[in-house]
Amino acid sequence: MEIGIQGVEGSFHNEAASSYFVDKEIAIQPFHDFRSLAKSIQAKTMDYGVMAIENTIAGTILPNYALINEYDLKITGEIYTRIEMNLIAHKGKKAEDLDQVFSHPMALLQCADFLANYPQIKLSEYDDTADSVKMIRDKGLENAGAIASKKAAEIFGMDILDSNIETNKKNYTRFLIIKSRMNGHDQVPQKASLRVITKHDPGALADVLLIFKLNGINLTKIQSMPILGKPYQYAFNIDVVWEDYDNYKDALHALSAKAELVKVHGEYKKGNIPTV
Ligand SMILES: O=C(O)C(=O)C[C@]1(C(=O)O)C=C[C@@H](O)C=C1
Repeated sequence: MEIGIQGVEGSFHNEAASSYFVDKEIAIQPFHDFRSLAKSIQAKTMDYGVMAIENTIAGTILPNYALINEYDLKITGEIYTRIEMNLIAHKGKKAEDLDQVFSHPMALLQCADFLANYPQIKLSEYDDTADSVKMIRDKGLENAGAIASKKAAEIFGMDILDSNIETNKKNYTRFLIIKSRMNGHDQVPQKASLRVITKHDPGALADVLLIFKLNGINLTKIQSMPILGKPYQYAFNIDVVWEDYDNYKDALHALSAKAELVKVHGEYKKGNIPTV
């Protein structure tokens, strides 16, 4: 199976893809950015894609919600991984020697507190964490550093100057497994990702939430997103979990009658949230 990811070997997407498809034979295809990954999934060039959607320090990757909607991607699963960040540079360097640090924007955000100790360092966004390590190595940027995984430092033969530099140790990223169409269910799904547009009436969102409450459905996330071409109007991306799939089906039925739009992006097996 071909799995598209954003990033090269040593990136966190690579790790998430390898862990999720651990018992499958896979070939991982790197993409430079999330849009080209989304396009390729829609065009069915890849069997699956893996796409980060939120991090417990840096927050939600809002543009990825927009891409899921724009390319009408289906969500077939999720995986949560612990993210450990390291400051990486050429051998013999210390953090005090660096004048620039490259990494993925989400990684820079996760290390903001650490980086604030080095005001002389210019922060520069790069495609992905591991590729930023490769880039400073290949270009011989002696006074530059990169933020990435331990594995990325090993792969590209660079030094780790400081490890676990994320602002909080409970640093997890949730990745979605995406596809161009829904898979048939080989087991009863436990979670769904929906896009809901309510009527523009007083209490319309409360009515939607009441449907979930009355059917014993638990929300794990609600994210408002602007509707393109309708300034100051919003769609809600809602993730829900349940004990009984029939309750979810009933809620979905009631929701379709109440809301202006209900789109199911995916019904899938809930990922395990790591505790360390
Ligand atoms: O650059 C990487 O290594 C990635 O896999 C990207 C990414 C992200 O998109 O959030 C993945 C996990 C971490 O939160 C940091 C960066």
